[in-house]
Amino acid sequence: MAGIFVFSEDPALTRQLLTPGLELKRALAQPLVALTRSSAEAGALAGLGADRVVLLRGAGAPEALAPAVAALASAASVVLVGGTLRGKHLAAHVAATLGAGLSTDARTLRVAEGRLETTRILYGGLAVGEESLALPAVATVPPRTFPAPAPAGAAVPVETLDVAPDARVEVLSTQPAAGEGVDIGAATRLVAVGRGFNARADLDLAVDLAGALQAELACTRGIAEDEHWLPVERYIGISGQTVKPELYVAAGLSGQVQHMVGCREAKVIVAINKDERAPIFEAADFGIVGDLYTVLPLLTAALKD
Ligand SMILES: Cc1cc2nc3c(=O)[nH]c(=O)nc-3n(C[C@H](O)[C@H](O)[C@H](O)COP(=O)(O)OP(=O)(O)OC[C@H]3O[C@@H](n4cnc5c(N)ncnc54)[C@H](O)[C@@H]3O)c2cc1C
Repeated sequence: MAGIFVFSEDPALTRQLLTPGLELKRALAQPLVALTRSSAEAGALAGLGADRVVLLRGAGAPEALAPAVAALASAASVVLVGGTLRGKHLAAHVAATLGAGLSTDARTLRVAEGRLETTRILYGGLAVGEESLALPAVATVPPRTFPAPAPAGAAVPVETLDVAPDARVEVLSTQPAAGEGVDIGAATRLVAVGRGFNARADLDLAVDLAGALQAELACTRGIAEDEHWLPVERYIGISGQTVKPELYVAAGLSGQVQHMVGCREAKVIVAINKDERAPIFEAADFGIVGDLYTVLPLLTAALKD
């Protein structure tokens, strides 16, 4: 059937995809179909404005669902896929099967004159690229680009489709990834630390501030990958996490573009840096030029008062 299809292996991201999906549904006057592999999520999706919800039931990696997604969406106008690593593999497979163009990391999407037009951030945030694809088109959308839509009307019934596993791949075992399992992306307040800290133990200054703010701790790549002072799931940037918190306190980090691309959409950025020419001050809403070893304890004490 013709329509706009959305899929992600990440349930939260599937809900977010419904927001641009609903816009495209209005523009194209075609049904919106949500595909999910989460039975818990299928019910929630059914009440968010989709015309059909299909639960794909099958074992194996999410990308093994690509043939099933491509078959369901064989007459689609637009397929939106959550822009995770696995989602991008799946999107490429679906686009190749449909003979469709693929736009990755779309930040905005609209249909004009029978084409899908998207914008995406290029060169670590230094430029915005525009892409125009003939329909049918496939696009991946990064996590947290859109909020999930509000509940809309009566829930549609959930259909179930059993998907045969990929016979070429045998899953021998699965284990939880090592790490803290912290979801930085869900935090509304973050205190981010950079190489301005001289020693791992000094991060306690940021931990104290984060405690006073009820914030999570985040960091630059060097702190996670070079120093190994914090786990990699806490680093922000082009090769790390993308976040959209209400508050981003950046302490002792320079604000290089590769970092800022991951936090540029924070509502309020507060920077603490001893170098008044540090690039972070160009992005900051509030800046304190000063030594973090002096400023952080003062801020923490003031917040605790
Ligand atoms: C392909 C590529 C991908 C990358 N991806 C990422 C990424 O995803 N995320 C990321 O973070 N980086 C990434 N980087 C690295 C990035 O370019 C920067 O090098 C990095 O973000 C800088 O980290 P930093 O701010 O901690 O350190 P620095 O740039 O060294 O900055 C330290 C800052 O601390 C300040 N400072 C020092 N002492 C004090 C003090 N006592 N009080 C207050 N301020 C002080 C200094 O003035 C300086 O501004 C990438 C680089 C490349 C090439």
